[in-house]
Amino acid sequence: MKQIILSGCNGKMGHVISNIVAGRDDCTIVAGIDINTQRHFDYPVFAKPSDYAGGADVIIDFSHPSVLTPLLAFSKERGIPVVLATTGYSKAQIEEIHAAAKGTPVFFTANMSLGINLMVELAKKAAGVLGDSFDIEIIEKHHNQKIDAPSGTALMIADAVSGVLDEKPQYVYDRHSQRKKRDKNEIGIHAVRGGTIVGEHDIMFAGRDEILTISHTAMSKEVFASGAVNAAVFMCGKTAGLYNMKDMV
Ligand SMILES: NC(=O)C1=CN([C@@H]2O[C@H](COP(=O)(O)OP(=O)(O)OC[C@H]3O[C@@H](n4cnc5c(N)ncnc54)[C@H](O)[C@@H]3O)[C@@H](O)[C@H]2O)C=CC1
Ligand SMILES: O=C(O)C1=N[C@H](C(=O)O)C[C@H](O)C1
Repeated sequence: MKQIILSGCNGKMGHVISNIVAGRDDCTIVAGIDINTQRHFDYPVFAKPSDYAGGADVIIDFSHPSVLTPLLAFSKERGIPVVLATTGYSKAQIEEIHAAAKGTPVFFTANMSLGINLMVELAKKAAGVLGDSFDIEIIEKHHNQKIDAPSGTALMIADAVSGVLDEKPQYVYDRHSQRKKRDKNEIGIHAVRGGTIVGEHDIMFAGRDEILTISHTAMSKEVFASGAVNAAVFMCGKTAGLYNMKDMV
């Protein structure tokens, strides 16, 4: 039975994960971490990682970028692998994650669904074929409670596509702030927020008289939660390094 520490346990994803783990027989949550220390499940909740003195096999984090530094320090000090699912990290924080992974096992992805990870591969393939002559735009839609924009997934898709283009593209987020025609060497990234939309991502390749769109729709938060729990079980006992969905599937 793998023992999990759940960071962000009192958030939306924290609750979905707690319910999923309760129904599994290969893992259990031994502690939660959240600035809101209310107890909703049968594990204790601590305000910060260092307040928990017990052991565990793995940490899952769906919280806030401000938790990153203490969480990575806790993971390294206690020798516990960490699954980072939080989004909205700064460039410096992404570098911090890469540096930390040299000393502790870190699983990091902006999207825990299998479909999105296949979408990234399909988008890379499409960009390799169409990237020189088609315009690339990414549109993401999420619920009205989401803090960060654009989504971590939109940025992950953009970064993957950039890697296969001959020229490094410029990301354009605020098209309304400029009065000029679109440059060839751009990826437009657009965020929509409303209601309870779980998560939708489209990448559009617009050419002369034809458009190819690759779309993914998440229908429930369980998709991400199951992926994160599977990643956590996968990470138990791993050596230091940076892992992602490709390593797991
Ligand atoms: N990688 C993936 O597949 C997915 C990633 N996410 C990301 O996970 C994160 C959480 O999402 P939700 O659960 O929807 O958000 P939420 O706002 O419902 O939950 C966040 C939780 O973190 C806690 N928290 C905030 N600051 C904290 C701090 N300094 N110390 C300790 N706890 C703190 C809050 O009290 C809250 O309970 C977001 O960054 C979101 O984008 C969400 C879904 C899927
Ligand atoms: O905040 C969310 O809900 C989600 N966030 C992730 C992101 O920013 O990409 C993944 C998913 O789409 C849900």
